[in-house]
Amino acid sequence: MMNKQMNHHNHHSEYHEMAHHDMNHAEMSHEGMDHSMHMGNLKQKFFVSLCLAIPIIILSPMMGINLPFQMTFTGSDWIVLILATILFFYGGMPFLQGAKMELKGKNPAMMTLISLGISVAYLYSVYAFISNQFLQNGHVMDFFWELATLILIMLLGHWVEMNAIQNAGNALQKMAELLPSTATIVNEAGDLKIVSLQEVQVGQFVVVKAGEKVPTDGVITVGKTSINESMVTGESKEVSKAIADQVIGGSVNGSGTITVKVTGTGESGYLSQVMQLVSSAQKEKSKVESLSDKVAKWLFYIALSFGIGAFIVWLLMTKDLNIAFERMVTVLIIACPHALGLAIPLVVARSTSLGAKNGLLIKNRQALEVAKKVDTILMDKTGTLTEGNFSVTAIKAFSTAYTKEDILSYMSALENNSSHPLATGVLKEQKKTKQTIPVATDIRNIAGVGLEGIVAQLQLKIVSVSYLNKNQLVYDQSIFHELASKGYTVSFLLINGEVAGLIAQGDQIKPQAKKMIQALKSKGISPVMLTGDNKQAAVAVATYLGIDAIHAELLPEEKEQIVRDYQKEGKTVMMVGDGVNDAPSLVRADIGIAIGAGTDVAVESADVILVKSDLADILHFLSLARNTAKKMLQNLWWGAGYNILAIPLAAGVLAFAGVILSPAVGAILMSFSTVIVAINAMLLKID
Ligand SMILES: Nc1ncnc2c1ncn2[C@@H]1O[C@H](COP(=O)(O)OP(=O)(O)OP(=O)(O)O)[C@@H](O)[C@H]1O
Ligand SMILES: [Cu+]
Ligand SMILES: [Mg+2]
Repeated sequence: MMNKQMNHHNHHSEYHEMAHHDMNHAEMSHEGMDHSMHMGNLKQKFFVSLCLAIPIIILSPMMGINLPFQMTFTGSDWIVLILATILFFYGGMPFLQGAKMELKGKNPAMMTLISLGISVAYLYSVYAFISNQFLQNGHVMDFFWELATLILIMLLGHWVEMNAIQNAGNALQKMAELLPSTATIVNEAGDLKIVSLQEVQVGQFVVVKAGEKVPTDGVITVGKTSINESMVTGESKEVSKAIADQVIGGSVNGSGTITVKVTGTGESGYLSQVMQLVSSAQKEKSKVESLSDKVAKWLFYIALSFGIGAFIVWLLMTKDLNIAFERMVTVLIIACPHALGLAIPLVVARSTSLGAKNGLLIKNRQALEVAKKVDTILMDKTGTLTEGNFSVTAIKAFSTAYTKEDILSYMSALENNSSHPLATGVLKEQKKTKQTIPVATDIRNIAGVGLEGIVAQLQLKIVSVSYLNKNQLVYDQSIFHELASKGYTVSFLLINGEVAGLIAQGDQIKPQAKKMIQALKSKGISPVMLTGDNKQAAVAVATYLGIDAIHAELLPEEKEQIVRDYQKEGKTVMMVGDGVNDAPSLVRADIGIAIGAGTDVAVESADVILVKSDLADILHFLSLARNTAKKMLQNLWWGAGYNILAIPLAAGVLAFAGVILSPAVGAILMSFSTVIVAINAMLLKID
């Protein structure tokens, strides 16, 4: 629903209001419903419904059994009818609307099942009321008690689940605080200064490098780029932007470096966090149908066919419309998802909070359900298996026209505009020389290759070795192989199209990496390395870690293609990455996992974020997911499985043997399973 609203209100002044609003309000989309669905304020709905439900529960018997605290008096039937009617329309509305959406999409699921339950309970009870009050044909049992508790428990379940998602979102915000929450401002003289977001003022100019998050709302004054505004507008495609175009704080800059004149500040930073939070919650439903919805759909069809079947058979057998009607209603009431409605939300709530405590931010809870099928883990090298903390090990100049110092200085001029780990290494080296960095213009990021720009009227390009090979550019092979075989990453500098020099950089393998690879292998998950780096450097790292499958010198789209290739082979793929070049494959993979310290683009694209950037947390995630899936399955059995027996019995399948499930026994089964489901969810652990 945020999606829709954001499209309507495209002025940042209105963002502010919404941002505050939505943190407190329960307007979250729920799985099983269209994004544009309003759940309304669930917390408020729950408490108002509680006040309506208590008198109903006291004044009307549960499926005909009188509980000790219950009572009736003349006219109490009328009170129950009035309260129940208000409750049905007020408390039941989110579910009825949800069902409408599901049926429109020809995909009945949880909302439809709940709506069927409450509608049948309500309509039949009204019929019972009329019959008991005005027609003299014996007492007809009503289901007002069931109606009230069903609505209450469903509201509670959805509120709990929504809270779980919001808490995960808060953790996302916290994590975003750990990430650089700064902006680079630039003055008239062209000096760059990094300041915290709060210090940025309207009218100032900020530089946004490729892959960075746009810090504020503003207008582009220099450069052109493509920008992904999906977290703000919900439109998940890149939009090209050039001078005079508006950018929105919180969107993610694509491949160009731009300068932006700030038009909105302060809360736009906060706002972007909220937007991400909401959008990630919304993204949830997109991938696979959740287990609970599948069960709900089945239960819906089964209940409906058994209900109608029972009606027809009993009508033919007894020729008594009343008996046939009562059988049908009993079936539909017994199938009601009292426990099912809590079974999954409680597990999700427990699981996401456990995850957050252990440094796992689960943005898409489908990841928990899919994890047990994972048999292939694709891992990026730089920044994921290695620290991405480069230091320069060699600088070479290939002709006498330029010195090593020139190579370093020219490269720094470009790297000053990049957020790639390799850029940081070059700039560290440049700093030692105490020389000022020349100014570069027209900078463009070439994903998976490097970047280009103009410095002192020279056309400069920093590229990888595969770029040289692809374009048949001549370079000193022996120097390259000597450096690469040591595991170094080598970046070449082209000046006006000629290979002028190179810089080699070394990185350290993360200490936890080797153990994690072993653990994954012992779980039967095959590790594969995907890297944009050169083959030799990749082999060096992979051999040390014990990874047999390597794909090197990949462009971002090739990484994504490899994910698809594995999927085509029938593999379930988990992808772990940190860079801009990993983003497409993170989205494509069955589960995308981003390193928390990685680029914003990667973090946005992932289903799970390792907040502490600790690789061991991949194993924790798998363990949490396995236990969560187990709990979900158990809870589905406790919450819905008993219907396998209860529904046929309620339909009267064993009537010939004198066995008819009385509604009272059905009610006891139902409450019992609700309690079990709740306790079971709380017992979830990571081991
Ligand atoms: N900013 C940059 N500075 C220098 N070289 C770069 C830069 N960006 C890319 N390159 C070159 O392009 C290659 C591929 O870069 P890419 O970002 O796709 O992968 P990577 O970060 O090296 O490795 P991985 O895919 O394992 O993270 C690098 O190895 C490097 O040679
Ligand atoms: Cu129920
Ligand atoms: Mg990387």
